[in-house]
Amino acid sequence: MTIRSNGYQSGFGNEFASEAVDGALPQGRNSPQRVAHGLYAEQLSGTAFTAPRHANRRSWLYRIRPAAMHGTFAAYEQPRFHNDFGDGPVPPDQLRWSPLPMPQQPVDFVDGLFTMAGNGSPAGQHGVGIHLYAANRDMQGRYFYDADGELLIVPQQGRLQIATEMGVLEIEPQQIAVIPRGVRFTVSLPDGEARGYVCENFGAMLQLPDLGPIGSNGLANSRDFLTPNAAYEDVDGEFELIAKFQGHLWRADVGHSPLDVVAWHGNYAPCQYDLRRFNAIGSISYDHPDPSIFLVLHSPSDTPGTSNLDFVIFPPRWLVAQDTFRPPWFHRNIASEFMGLVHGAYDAKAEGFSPGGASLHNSMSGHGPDAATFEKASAADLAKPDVIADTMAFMFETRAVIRPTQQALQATHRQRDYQACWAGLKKHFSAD
Ligand SMILES: O=C(O)Cc1cc(O)ccc1O
Ligand SMILES: [Fe+2]
Repeated sequence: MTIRSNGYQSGFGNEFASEAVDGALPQGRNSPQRVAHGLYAEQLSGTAFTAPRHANRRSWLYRIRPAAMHGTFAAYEQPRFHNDFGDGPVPPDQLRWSPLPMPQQPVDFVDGLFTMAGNGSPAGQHGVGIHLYAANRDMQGRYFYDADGELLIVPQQGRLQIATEMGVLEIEPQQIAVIPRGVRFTVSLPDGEARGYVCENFGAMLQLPDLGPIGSNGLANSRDFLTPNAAYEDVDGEFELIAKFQGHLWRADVGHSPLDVVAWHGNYAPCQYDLRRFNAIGSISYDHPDPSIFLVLHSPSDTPGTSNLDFVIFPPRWLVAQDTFRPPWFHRNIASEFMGLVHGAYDAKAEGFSPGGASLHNSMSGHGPDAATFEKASAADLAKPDVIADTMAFMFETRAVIRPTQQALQATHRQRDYQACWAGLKKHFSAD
């Protein structure tokens, strides 16, 4: 890859402006009769033109060739990556998986995607696709965009170099990237192998939550989100453009690198965030609060307060609550919860939930601490704080039921004995 990072601009969803060549960015207008340096002007909109100003997202790109220049699309076979969540019965079982095995053959990021579950659809513009990836090869001479959804990428193993039209993101486990719908990119693996999670958001773009009584700071702070400065490559050759459109993959020839944006401005752009920057807020008196206090980003639905997608993390923190069962309680929720583990151990599960693994607890399916965690926390000395260190779990939580795919249900990495983790919970009741 010839394209190098030119550093970052800070802030979430700001009006950014960046040029990799002096004078490339038009001043005072978006579409001059002739753009400096012989560039083409192109608008990329991520919300309706008429969306209210606070929600309106678009950018102007100044590029060597317009995005329209490529060959005809033909179907591209990658049967493990799709949005076929089925319409048949969904088992209400609690489900859990071990990490997706690394491929035995050379596989790049796009070919390494494996769809686990999802809801809604790209056509309906609501819901999510939940995917894992395991890859051991750079994307070579190929570029990808997803017209169906915004991509929230959560690496678990190995760094990712994501060269996008608008500049380069470099992320490692415990960091995330958000790539807007339609933005073209290619992924390289500086460590040779990589594994992680991708949430494809078909609904409204991810945004920072309001803070309410928390005040003007806390949780994920806007300034910690980094958007790349413009960086481009000017190369001709026989390249491939892979598109995800309406649940399927397509490929077209393209005679030049689509990463040819020399300057851009606007508020529709990729970003990255380090989850270790999250300012966790919790109980300093009693009781374990709802996990909404750990909300990093959310995609709102049409119902106020009820998200299409909540991206929640469980970062290192102190637990000090008194007369309290400190780990997550037993519960059944209206929302559905897909969890992953990036690093360390999760405080509700003593065993079996390993980094790279996943669990799915659908609407109203009972779950909570496993038997070992329950016994330990019930007997814990609350005069001392517990420190939860070296951990990073996360949850993709959705208002709609998350439908596991057939390949996820049938996968060899599925833990078919998951429910046994609660079998050892003893009956302690006595009416005396
Ligand atoms: O199920 C889980 O482990 C996630 C979760 C954590 C928590 O602290 C409270 C509720 C909840 O769903
Ligand atoms: Fe839960």
